[in-house]
Amino acid sequence: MTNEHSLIRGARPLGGDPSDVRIRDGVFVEIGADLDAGDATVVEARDLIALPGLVDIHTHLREPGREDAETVESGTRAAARGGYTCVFAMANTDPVADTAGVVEQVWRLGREAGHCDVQPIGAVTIGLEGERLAELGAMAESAAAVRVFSDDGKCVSDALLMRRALEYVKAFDGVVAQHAQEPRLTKDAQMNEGDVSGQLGMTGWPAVAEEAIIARDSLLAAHVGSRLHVCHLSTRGSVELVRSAKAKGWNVTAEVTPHHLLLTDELARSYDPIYKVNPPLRTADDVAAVREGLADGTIDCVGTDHAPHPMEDKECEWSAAAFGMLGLETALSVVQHTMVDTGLLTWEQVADRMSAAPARIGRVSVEHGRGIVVGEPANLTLYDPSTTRVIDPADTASQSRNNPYAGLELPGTVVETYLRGVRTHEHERATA
Ligand SMILES: NC(=O)N[C@@H](CC(=O)O)C(=O)O
Ligand SMILES: [Zn+2]
Ligand SMILES: [Zn+2]
Repeated sequence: MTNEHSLIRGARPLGGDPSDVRIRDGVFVEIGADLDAGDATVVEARDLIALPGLVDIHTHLREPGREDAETVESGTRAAARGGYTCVFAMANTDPVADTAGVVEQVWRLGREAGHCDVQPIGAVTIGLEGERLAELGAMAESAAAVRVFSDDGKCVSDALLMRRALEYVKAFDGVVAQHAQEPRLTKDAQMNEGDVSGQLGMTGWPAVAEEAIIARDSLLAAHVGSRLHVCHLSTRGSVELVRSAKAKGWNVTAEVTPHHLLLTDELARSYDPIYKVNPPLRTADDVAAVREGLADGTIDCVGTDHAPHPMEDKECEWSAAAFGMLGLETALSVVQHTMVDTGLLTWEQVADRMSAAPARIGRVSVEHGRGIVVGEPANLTLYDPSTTRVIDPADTASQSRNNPYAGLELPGTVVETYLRGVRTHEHERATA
């Protein structure tokens, strides 16, 4: 499997002229013009962009426990289709990934499936209950080598526990990824608090519920000299808080989801729970702010928050529906549409925000996020930005269909994905 020899012809490597890329034994071995094919499998890639394999810092794979919604196998196949070669799997499974045993199980399932690397995230507290710290050290020392810890889905709202977690992860250069949501300010909340929630009579979710936790945790991280990562940041005020934390030199990083780069709370007027998500879709002004934040580097990376849910948890009235939407197979298209086609990011910067930065934050930089560089593992995504497609929720590898972009026209196609030189996804190409 590893002694394969491929020659990618004429792709646009970032920041340079189109060239050929030779992959042998799972590694990039040569980059240059008109390379000799020899016994290589030749891949015609003219007009395609060669991106380093994408890394998702925030994926819900649902296994163990909710295999009806997603499995490690189906979720990682969706990831490969989206151009990803590594995903960080969130801990809110059943059982919760709060022990070395569970994180090793998820890690092993990822290896067995072989579609993309799975880097398990460990829970911060036992059972995500927010009361006692989980065995962070044991998860860090396990075969899964956990470096990211999160109670995502829930906020670590107890300030003392959050402080302890931040202190604890320093021992192994870990990071606490916080789902920033002050629970007392969001009790029964259904959507963003603002004009639209007022008109619809739905309980609102104020921006301050997110911002208060980000402010508190940035201060805590600075106080104990640790690393904080903010999950799915969604408001203008949150961007400003992270910007000022970075200006002070604090170790605070942040992600934004594709859906918060594109969709707004106006969609709640449809009462279609496909648009129900945590944190909620915000206003057009917030969308503008998170785009600016991702462009100027205040927001370090894109995290999909791919959150599969079975039909029955979405096809019901809004208040009863589950929070969350799919993201892996549409992320690159949404980023092209919102950030590249608008002139806010170059493709080099997309490679940073969707590969290098998340790999660095999650500390997997040896295998992932190092770019298309001779000597590095051949993790590669070939992307055609010139196509458009109307999004069809049935066209997916995911077990779920909760796709908020259904019927929307979006640009781009992930043509092929390679993990250590092995092709993990191939889009059917019209024969020229
Ligand atoms: N984003 C969501 O709306 N839902 C996530 C949990 C989370 O990311 O907070 C889920 O697990 O379904
Ligand atoms: Zn969350
Ligand atoms: Zn999540």
